[in-house]
Amino acid sequence: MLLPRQTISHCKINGYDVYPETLLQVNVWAIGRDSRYWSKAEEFFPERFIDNSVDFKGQNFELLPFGGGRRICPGIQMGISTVELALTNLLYHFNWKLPNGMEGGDLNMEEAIGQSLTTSKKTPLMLVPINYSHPK
Ligand code: HEM
Repeated sequence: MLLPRQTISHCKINGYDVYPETLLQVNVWAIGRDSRYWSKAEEFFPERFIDNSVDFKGQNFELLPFGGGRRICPGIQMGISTVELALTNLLYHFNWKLPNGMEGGDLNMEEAIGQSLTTSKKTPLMLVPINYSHPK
């Protein structure tokens, strides 16, 4: 969910009358899994973003990880930098493999059900790091 919004005037959404000062919850989780906008909507399929012009900075409403409009996340740059820095360090210093002969297709990508600010995996991801020494 995004931060709640309150309407300032009367509007119609999908045929429903929404009156002024109504509190609205925008379910971005559901928008991000809407098969009208996403193929294989329920699948973990990050390749969908290759050569895709859909941006995540609030201009394309089918993908709103940081929200949008006046209440868009003010920490967006810090959030992106933090995630990219951690991920690039992990990929730069290690090769990674799955434990016990597992293949990528064996991973359970289901989400845990429950009230939480963030979505977490039902089955935690376990990986084996292999030290990678860059040639001097
Ligand atoms: C990957 C990291 C992050 C994600 C995915 C994220 C996501 C979000 C989302 C979805 C919202 C609601 C926006 C809306 O309703 O339109 C939000 C709001 C907010 N975020 Fe973030 N955020 C992240 C990192 C950060 C960081 C690093 C900070 C601060 C250092 C931050 C501070 C805030 C604040 C203060 C709000 C409330 C803004 C308001 O009340 O108008 N966020 N964030």
